[in-house]
Amino acid sequence: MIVLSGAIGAGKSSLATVLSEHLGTEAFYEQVDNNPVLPLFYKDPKKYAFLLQIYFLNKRFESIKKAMVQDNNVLDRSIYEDSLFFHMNADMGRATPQEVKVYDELLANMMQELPYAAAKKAPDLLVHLDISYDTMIHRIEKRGRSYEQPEQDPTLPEYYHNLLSRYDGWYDEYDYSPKMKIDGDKYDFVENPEDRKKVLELIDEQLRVRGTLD
Ligand SMILES: Nc1ncnc2c1ncn2[C@@H]1O[C@H](COP(=O)(O)OP(=O)(O)O)[C@@H](O)[C@H]1O
Ligand SMILES: Nc1nc2c(ncn2[C@H]2C[C@H](O)[C@@H](COP(=O)(O)O)O2)c(=O)[nH]1
Repeated sequence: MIVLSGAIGAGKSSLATVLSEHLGTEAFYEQVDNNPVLPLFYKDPKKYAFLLQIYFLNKRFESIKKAMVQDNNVLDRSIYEDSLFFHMNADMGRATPQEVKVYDELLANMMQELPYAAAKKAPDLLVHLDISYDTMIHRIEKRGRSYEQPEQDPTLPEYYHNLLSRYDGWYDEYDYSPKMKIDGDKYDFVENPEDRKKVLELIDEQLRVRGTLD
C-alpha cells in the first residue's frame, strides 16, 4: 500500500487518482463531502474536535484494512496525520487532556491490530506532497469547499499556517515506512502532462527500489 500525505489542498486526492490509474490499482479516499461531522467541526471546533477525530479514525482504519490487501493500492491520507491534526487542535484548547489520552490509546490499540486485520504493520511507501502556504490557499480556493474558505472564518489563515509548520517536523520524524517528498508547488500533475509524467517517474523509481514494481 502506498500512502499519500500533505496539508489540506496539497493534491493528495488528485494524486491518488493519477497514481492508482497509472499502477492499475485501487485508490481509497478520505470521507469529506459525505462526512457529516466536518462542517460541524469548522462551525464549532471546540464542540466537535473529538467526535470528528473518532469519525476519521474509524473511517481511516476501515480504508487501511481494504487498501492493504494489494501492494500498490493508494490511500489518500495517512492515519498518522490525523494524530497531527488532533494534537494541534488540542494544543489550541479544542480538546481536553482526557480526550487526547483516550484518542492516543485507542489509536495505539487499533494500530496493534493491523498485522492481524491487514497482514501488514505499515505502508510500503509514504509519498509526501510538500506545499507552501500560498499554494495551499490557492488550492483551497480552487476546490471551493465553503467551510474551508478563509473569508468564512478569519481564524483559518492562522490554523493553516500552524498546520503547515507542524507538517515539516512531522515528515522529518516519520519513520513507519520508507518515504519520499514531492514538490507540490513545482509540479502541476493535475493539468500538466509533462509534470504528471515526471512525478509518476519519481514514484516508480522508489517503488522499484522497494521491490513492489517491476
Ligand atoms: N499539483 C497540483 N497542481 C495544480 N492543481 C492541483 C495540484 N494538486 C491539486 N490541485 C488542485 O487543488 C485542489 C485540491 O486538490 P486535492 O487533490 O483535493 O487536495 P487534497 O486531497 O490534498 O486536499 C483541486 O482543485 C485540485 O484540482
Ligand atoms: N480536525 C481534523 N480535520 C481533519 C482531519 N483529517 C482531515 N481533516 C480535515 C481537513 C480538511 O478540511 C478535510 C479534508 O482534508 P484534505 O486534506 O483531504 O482536503 O478534513 C483530522 O484528523 N482532524
